[in-house]
Amino acid sequence: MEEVRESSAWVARNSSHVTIDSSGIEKVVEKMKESIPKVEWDYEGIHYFDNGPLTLQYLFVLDALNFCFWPDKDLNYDHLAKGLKDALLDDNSAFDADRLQKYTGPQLRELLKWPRPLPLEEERVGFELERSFAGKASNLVESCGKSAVKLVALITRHFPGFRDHSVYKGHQVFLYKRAQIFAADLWGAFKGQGYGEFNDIGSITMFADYIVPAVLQQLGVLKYSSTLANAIQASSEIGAGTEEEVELRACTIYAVEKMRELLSKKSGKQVLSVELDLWLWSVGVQCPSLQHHRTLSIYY
Ligand SMILES: Nc1nc2c(c(CN[C@H]3C=C[C@H](O)[C@@H]3O)cn2[C@@H]2O[C@H](COP(=O)(O)O)[C@@H](O)[C@H]2O)c(=O)[nH]1
Repeated sequence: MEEVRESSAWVARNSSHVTIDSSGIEKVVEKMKESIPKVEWDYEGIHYFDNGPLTLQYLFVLDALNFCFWPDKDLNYDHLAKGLKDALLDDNSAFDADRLQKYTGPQLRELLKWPRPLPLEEERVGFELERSFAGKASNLVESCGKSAVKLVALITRHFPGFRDHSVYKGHQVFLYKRAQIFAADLWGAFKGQGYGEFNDIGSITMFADYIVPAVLQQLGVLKYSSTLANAIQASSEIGAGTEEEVELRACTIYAVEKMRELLSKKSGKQVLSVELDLWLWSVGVQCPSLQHHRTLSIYY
């Protein structure tokens, strides 16, 4: 994921609204270095898992839909993960490719047993797995030869909804949140074995969502300009692709990379960005008062 690392670093160097406080990073790392908090994948017990290819189909559908829950204050990621799991337990052909192509927004809502329209509902239907992968997420994964980098490249090439990128001060910035989280979900679900074995899992960066930036700000790692801090505090919407939005996400990626480097150095152990991400995210979702930025986006 060199393009994600490099383009995020460029944003961090040229940033106008968000800064990374290296003393904040030092402090967090100092506290963590003795015992790096290990968060189990599926610690909430909300995901479908059967050790086979249907799990891949489930995770692919999950991460195709893993974005923008906040406009409905009662909706969150757990509803999606658990709703899709229950749908599959009810009917194990619910995610066959021919059916995936035909779901309408209201049908998806019904599948998840959600009583209201989902945010950006029509953006959540009609992706195509059939054409290139005979309808199976397992074919997609098997063709990557245990490389997470290849998997992300393949997904972003074939599925426009996963092409999470922006133009920032004239530069292309690649963030690839959902494509990377799919690789990480496989790795986590299969515990690094079988379908979850990747020789390059260390290449994956954190997944730039709207929870982790808010956690890093609380920890004193990210600092916002007063205008940006006020906008977040007031729950004002921050436009997709604006400087502020790209900086929030890219500086989060860069800051987690810096944390990982320092932590690996101080603890003498190889730390992965995905492990740091899962820990930071789990801290964030357990903090109901967390004020996060609000951007309507299909990417995260
Ligand atoms: N950086 C990062 N962002 C993540 C996740 C996950 C779920 N990962 C699962 C995988 C294994 C574990 O067992 C987790 O359950 C969701 N999100 C993002 O959070 C936001 C939703 O927030 P809220 O509305 O409060 O639920 C939304 O942007 C969503 O895309 C993660 O791991 N890392």
